[in-house]
Amino acid sequence: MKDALVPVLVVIGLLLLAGLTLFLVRRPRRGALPPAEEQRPGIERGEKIPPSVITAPAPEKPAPEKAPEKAAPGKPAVVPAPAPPAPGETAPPVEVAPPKPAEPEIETPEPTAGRLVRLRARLSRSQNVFGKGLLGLLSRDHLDDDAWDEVEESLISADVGVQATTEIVAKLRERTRVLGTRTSADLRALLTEELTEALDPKLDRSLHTGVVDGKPSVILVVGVNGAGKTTSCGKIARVLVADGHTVVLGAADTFRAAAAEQLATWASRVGAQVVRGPEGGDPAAVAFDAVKKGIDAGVDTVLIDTAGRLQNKVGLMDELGKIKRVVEKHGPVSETLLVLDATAGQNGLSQARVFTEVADVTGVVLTKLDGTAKGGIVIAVQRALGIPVKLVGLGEGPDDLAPFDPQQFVSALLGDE
Ligand SMILES: Nc1nc2c(ncn2[C@@H]2O[C@H](COP(=O)(O)OP(=O)(O)OP(=O)(O)O)[C@@H](O)[C@H]2O)c(=O)[nH]1
Repeated sequence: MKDALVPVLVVIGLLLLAGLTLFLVRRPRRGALPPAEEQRPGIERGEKIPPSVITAPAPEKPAPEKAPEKAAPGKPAVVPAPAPPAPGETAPPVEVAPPKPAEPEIETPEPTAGRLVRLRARLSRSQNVFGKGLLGLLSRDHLDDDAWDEVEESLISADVGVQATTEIVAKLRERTRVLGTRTSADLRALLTEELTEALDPKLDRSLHTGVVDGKPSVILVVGVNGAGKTTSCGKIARVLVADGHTVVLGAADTFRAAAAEQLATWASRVGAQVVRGPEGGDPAAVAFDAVKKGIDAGVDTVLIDTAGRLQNKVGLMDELGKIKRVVEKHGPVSETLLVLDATAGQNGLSQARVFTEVADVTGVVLTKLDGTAKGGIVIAVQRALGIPVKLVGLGEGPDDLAPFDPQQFVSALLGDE
């Protein structure tokens, strides 16, 4: 009996050995590369991708399925251990699910109120000219013609512009004469009033957002190359979300390869959707699709980034007109924001004038004010264009874009008391 069992045990042993060998051979190697080309559902291999592809869809809740335990970031997901094989069966290969790409965390942008106050230190370069420089000059015991010339020079070198400077100096001269005694508090108050007045505090600086006639408002963002349009679009989206709006972004800068990607990243951070097209595609088509997406998704604002263009390039300027016309098939453009680089100073002004002629600009976003000592450019821009500065860029951080407020700005320029 015992002897009869020996061959049976040997056979069972051999079978188990064969099963184990098979399992080891078939087990996938760690780090194996994925197939060379992944096919997108609904798109044949080699087929052209449709003109506009929606990315970063609004985070829809996935249907609750018996999901494997969530993996720690960067680690493979843990899958339940399979049931042990029945005797004689080959053990199935153990599969380890590849780590899921971490979903971008949706951020809560900082409230917009008080941003300019928070960022006032970023104006330190301009503070040297206005606060230390001008207040120092005005507090001299004797304000003769030479001293007033110096005041004038300071304002012009801070890009305030000749006409505005002449007016400001004339008023300061008159008021200091009438005032007689001049304490530093008096002078600060005088300068504050005159600079604030030069910034025309009564202008409407609100962004034209919200649903109009059942459709989202449309904001076009335009400007020359490198002024900070794409970055500002991302930051404006955060401003809008912080103020309780819902946004779709349109990546109509199909010229610069990285712009759409950049915009998609900004959008995903606040859970907004982006409509983008193929590189070199028709920007007007993307803008049209973005507004359509905005209507379908029921958001209240559609923000469209456009390619940087030089004011002397007729074709590019015509393209801007086309984008506007095509978008207006859905309804009027509510706002056209011109992005201007503050460090370009007076040069930027001549470029800006051409944009205002072509694009019916309703507001200015003045970027990179943190990088210049010429904070007076805000006064010059408004004077030259007759258009309010609505937002100012004061750094590269996501919430370093502040709604512009003349009183807060002047107080920041003059520095701490
Ligand atoms: N310091 C500072 N940098 C800024 C500010 N706004 C934008 N930038 C930087 O300016 C650079 C250009 O910004 P983009 O948004 O790419 O400019 P763009 O106008 O879209 O560029 P094009 O698509 O080439 O026309 C980036 O490095 C931004 O981080 C700002 O307010 N302060």
